[in-house]
Amino acid sequence: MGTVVDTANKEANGSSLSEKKVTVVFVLGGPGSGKGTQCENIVRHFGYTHLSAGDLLRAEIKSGSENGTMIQNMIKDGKIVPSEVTIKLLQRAMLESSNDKFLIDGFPRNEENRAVFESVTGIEPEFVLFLDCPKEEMERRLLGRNQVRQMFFPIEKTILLLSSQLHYPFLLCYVKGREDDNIDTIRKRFKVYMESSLPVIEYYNSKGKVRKILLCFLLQIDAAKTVEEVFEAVKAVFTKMNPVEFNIELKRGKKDMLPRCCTSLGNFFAAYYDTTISGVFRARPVRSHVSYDCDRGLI
Ligand SMILES: Nc1ncnc2c1ncn2[C@@H]1O[C@H](COP(=O)(O)OP(=O)(O)OP(=O)(O)O)[C@@H](O)[C@H]1O
Ligand SMILES: O=c1ccn([C@@H]2O[C@H](COP(=O)(O)O)[C@@H](O)[C@H]2O)c(=O)[nH]1
Repeated sequence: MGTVVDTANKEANGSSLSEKKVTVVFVLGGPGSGKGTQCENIVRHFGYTHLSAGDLLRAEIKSGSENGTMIQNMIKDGKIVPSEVTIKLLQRAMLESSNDKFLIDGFPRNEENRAVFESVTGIEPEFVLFLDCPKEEMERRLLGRNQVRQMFFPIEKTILLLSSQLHYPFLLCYVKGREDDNIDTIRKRFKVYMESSLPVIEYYNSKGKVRKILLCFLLQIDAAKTVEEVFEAVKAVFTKMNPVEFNIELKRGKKDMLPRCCTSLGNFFAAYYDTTISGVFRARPVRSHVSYDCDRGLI
């Protein structure tokens, strides 16, 4: 007998995800690190479809589904919704889309999410985009997110005024924005992120799949990067996504030779290398038209 997720895999249009070859990039980072904001930019520039696991869960609540109340309670408490529920929603969204490139934002949230997703769908991410942001900055952003809604959306602003001037506090429920953007739930979300989500990033890091973007300038106070500055770094990751990656064996076995070797190969290689494999270094071509003949340890 098939599981719930197996069924979801088949039901959207009679086909399954294993038949539809898809490229998946996981976009991970703490609550409020700017995942959704950067995903919008990636969609515009690189033609991906953005699937926010949180948005799919919120839509499921609104749809009146039988799982709605359970999901709502989990979100209110900052807890992780059971894997089969979230994976089913993600699978359905991928099958219903005509696109084959997906940014999965805010998932996997824990090791179980990751393992079940990989085994059920047979999909491994191309890479993981990790937005690394200090906690204080994330907290500021999350607390600011609802205020921005209230200040700039005219209908919400009017309701806010009415609620205070006419003493109709119940109207406030229309302008609250995300229910989990309050300090109590934010703290719970941070705890879950540290304890359950960071290990997923560490797992993919051990497989060389993490592309980390630092969201603050180092050694500077109040130095959060703007959306545009962050996107410059994100763009570089996506632009370099496709080049062939290959190993260059340094015959003399000295890692400090690599930048010079790269230069001697015509500046075709970024000075990026992976010293985890002794004596073997990985280099990425900077230009897409570079010939790959030198992929055989010629140095
Ligand atoms: N680089 C930035 N500088 C300042 N504010 C930002 C930046 N990036 C995003 N924001 C703002 O921070 C808030 C959170 O951003 P966003 O919703 O993209 O984060 P998220 O990681 O998707 O959040 P969540 O984990 O809650 O889904 C938003 O109000 C957004 O406008
Ligand atoms: O894979 C997921 C994604 C989200 N959740 C729950 O939703 C909220 C909000 O998520 P955002 O990514 O911030 O939109 C999160 O705190 C979890 O409660 C989930 O369970 N699984």
